[in-house]
Amino acid sequence: MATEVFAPAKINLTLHVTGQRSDGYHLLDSLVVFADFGDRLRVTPASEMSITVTGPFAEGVPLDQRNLCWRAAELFGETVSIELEKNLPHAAGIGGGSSDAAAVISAMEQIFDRAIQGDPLTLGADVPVCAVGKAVRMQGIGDQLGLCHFPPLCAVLVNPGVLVPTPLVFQGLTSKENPGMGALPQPDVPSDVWDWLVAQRNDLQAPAIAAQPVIGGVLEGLSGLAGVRLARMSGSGATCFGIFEHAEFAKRAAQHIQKAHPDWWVRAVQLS
Ligand SMILES: C[C@@](CO)(OP(=O)(O)O)[C@H](O)COP(=O)(O)OP(=O)(O)OC[C@H]1O[C@@H](n2ccc(N)nc2=O)[C@H](O)[C@@H]1O
Ligand SMILES: Nc1ncnc2c1ncn2[C@@H]1O[C@H](COP(=O)(O)OP(=O)(O)O)[C@@H](O)[C@H]1O
Repeated sequence: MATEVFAPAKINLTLHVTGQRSDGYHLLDSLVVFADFGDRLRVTPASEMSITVTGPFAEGVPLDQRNLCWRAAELFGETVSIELEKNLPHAAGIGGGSSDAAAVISAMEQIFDRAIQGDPLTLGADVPVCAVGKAVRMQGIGDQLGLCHFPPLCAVLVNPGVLVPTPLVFQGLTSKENPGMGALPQPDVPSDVWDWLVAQRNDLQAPAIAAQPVIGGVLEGLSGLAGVRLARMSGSGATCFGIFEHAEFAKRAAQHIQKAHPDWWVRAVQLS
């Protein structure tokens, strides 16, 4: 029997790089939330592994072991057929592949009625956080996770369609030992977190802009729109997000940006 699962876009509201391990991986302090928009998957037990990909961003998604979904199933240790509806741009800083892998693990845990034995971190640093699927503080290289109390936020996601390879962006950091987030706020409503969020950073933003200057243009564009409280890049880019005072501002901002840039990927979403 097929099991359907949702793989939401992952957004790093903050991304502080606080150090580097001897194996080259960077230590992070990041507040991660998830959008109400993402990929959709159907996972069915099968005698051999297979994957089919449909949807607006199907092109270029690997159809073999290079696909994180496939590797997640192998780590789980059973064969399945995976149907992936790819709605998220890839290599975009919103964890598409990682969220898909976490969704496959969740589906297989339901289907085979057991927990995964292998370590999802071996699939990628972002897979454990994507398995949480709600507001979480991520530290270490992505292996230390603590649930957070954070209000839902109205946002617009914008991807200008340029690729920024994650290792290249990390290599472009001028400082690898930066301050972490400190104590998180204890908010009740979105307005309680706006000032705190503005005071935080994404340390990968500057090297990503250096690699792809259009990211700076996206952030400038978002910053000038009515009702915006914050514009920042997610992950290693190139997707940026704007946080808006309410959903109507976000909806109008999304329409405005899409009209000005028909070839960009733009979505008004709720983050939680
Ligand atoms: C930067 C982040 C922030 O959430 O997001 P994305 O931009 O990928 O969405 C993640 O840490 C990315 O996680 P993920 O994409 O799973 O990373 P991996 O496949 O494990 O590693 C890809 C490459 O990124 C670099 N890397 C990744 C994570 C980390 N903590 N330090 C690193 O230096 C390494 O160069 C590594 O070879
Ligand atoms: N299920 C998947 N969906 C998208 N890309 C995938 C998937 N599995 C593997 N990949 C590969 O991983 C790369 C990074 O994709 P993704 O996880 O979306 O980016 P990011 O790590 O920036 O959030 C892609 O270029 C693609 O070749």
